Order: sequence, then structure tokens, then C-alpha cells
Amino acid sequence: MMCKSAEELQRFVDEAKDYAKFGKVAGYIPALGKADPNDLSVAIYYPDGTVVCAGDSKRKVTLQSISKIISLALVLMEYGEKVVFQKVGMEPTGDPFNSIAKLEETAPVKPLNPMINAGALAVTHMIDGHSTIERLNKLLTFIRRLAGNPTISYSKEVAQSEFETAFLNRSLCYFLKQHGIIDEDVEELMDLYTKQCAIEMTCLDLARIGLVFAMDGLDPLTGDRMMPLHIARICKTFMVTCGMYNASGEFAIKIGIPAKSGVSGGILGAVPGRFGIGIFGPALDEKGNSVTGIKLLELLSKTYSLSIF
Ligand SMILES: NC(=O)CC[C@H](N)C(=O)O
Repeated sequence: MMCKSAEELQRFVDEAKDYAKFGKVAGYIPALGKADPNDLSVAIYYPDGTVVCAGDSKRKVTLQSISKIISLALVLMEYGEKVVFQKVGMEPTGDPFNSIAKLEETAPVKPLNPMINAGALAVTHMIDGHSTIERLNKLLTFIRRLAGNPTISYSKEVAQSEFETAFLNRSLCYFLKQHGIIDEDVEELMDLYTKQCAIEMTCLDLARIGLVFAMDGLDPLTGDRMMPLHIARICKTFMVTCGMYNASGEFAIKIGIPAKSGVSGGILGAVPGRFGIGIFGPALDEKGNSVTGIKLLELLSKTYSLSIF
């Protein structure tokens, strides 16, 4: 059994919304600071094409760290596991997503996983092309196919705002460059990475992408295979072990759904074999996850027994 009515979903949203007061919108990327912490929208996409939405499901959300799971799938398809995991590891860190601490502790240097910023920067570096625009277009083309929406693009305002303030990410890049994990111009990589993070879509699009992961890389609506099964599995495994940053353990215990969050307040969830879910709730907890989004997932998971464990 699962939630098939918008009224029912709206009741969960109303309950979860009460938790907005415990969170704050991301302030370190100035453009994200303009979001209304009380917003909460959700879409659930089922394999038969049924969609259930609540809240303002047409509002666009930038992907931020959610993009990391998609760039990972793209480079895995292009280069294979061996090449990709030479540059980035498979282990959770237990540290905040933008931490530099563990980078110095591994020898030879290798970011611990592709969901922390250091690992994601190494992954984005692997998207090749002659220019930032060509590389970004590769990613955008893939994302548009995954979401079945050719109009998806990025927010220039959010990309610019992050580009102007991303000093910590620049320092991660310089560290990675010093140790040979990346070998391109740091400003060019930051240009691409901030545009990647600023790719925006509605929670309906997010849910549709979640559905593709839930169905092991197959789009059940078109019958097209978007990525090989083993790559969808790798991505879902990272969602479970590292998808909610250093709150992934607690999230796995309380909710148990493969999911990836971003500091915009977006969450993409993939309930294996059942449905995709997209959430936008910009009030964040101290680890950078949507407080209302997590509450909503907790309510849904408990009510409909969604944990994979
Ligand atoms: N956790 C996130 O969503 C981080 C993404 C953000 N663009 C950053 O690199 O800091």
C-alpha cells in the first residue's frame, strides 16, 4: 500500500511543515538564503506513470549536492568503475560534506567518496569536453533524459552566487590539484561545478529521476534503459551510505530509503521497485539536510513500511 491521494499527502506535508522552525535556509551561498523556510513540496512518481503531489510542486529547486549522484552515474558510464574509483573512494567519512580534514589522512590522497565535495569535484573534473559549456551540456542532456524534461537548465543567479563565494571548494580543488587528482584550471572546474550544482528542476522532475534509480536504471514510462543496472546500484548504495552526509546512519535507521539531499533543501529518494520521490523544503538542520523533508520521509516510511532494511 502507498499514498495515492493528494489530500493524504498534503496531511503529511502539513504535519512535517511544523518542523520548519527547527531549521535555517543555507546562508553560505547567498542566493539560497532568499528561500522561504516554510516552503515544503513533494512529488511521488510511480512506475505506471501515476503522480501524486502536494505543496507548490511547480517551484524550482537547484540540485546542489543531489547533482553529485547524477554526475557520478555519467562518469561511471563513460569510464567504468576501475578508472573512476582510482580517483575517488567508496567509504563514508562521518565528516561534514565540505570538510577537508580526512583528505590529508589518506595516502596516496584520494577523496573518501563521491558525495562529499572533494569527491564530487574529482568526479566533475572527469566530465570531459572542449569547454565548460560542452561539459555542462553533457550532464544537462543526461539529466533531461532522466527526468523526461528537455527544458531543464541551470540558475545563472545561483551559479554566480556560489562561484563568487566558494572559497572552501577552491581550497579543496587546490589540494586535489597538488596531489594529482585533478589537473585542470581550478577556476574552470569551479565554473562547471557551480553550474552543475545550480541545475534546477521541480520536485516532479526530481521524483521522475528518483523513479529511474528505483527501477535500477530503467525508465518504466518509456522502456528506455538510462544506465546499466550495476551503475544504478552503485549510485543507490552511495545514497544509503553517504547520501545524507554525516547523518546517513541515522537516516538509514529511521527512514531506510536510498536518498540524496542538497543544501537547497531538495531531496531525491528512490524506493527500490516502488517509486521515486522528490522533495523541496529549504529549512536545513545543522548537517545541511532539509528538516521538513526528513520529517516528511519519516512519516511516509513509517506509515507505508518503506525501509529497505
Ligand atoms: N551539500 C551541498 O548541497 C553542497 C553543494 C554546494 N554547491 C557546495 O558545493 O557547497
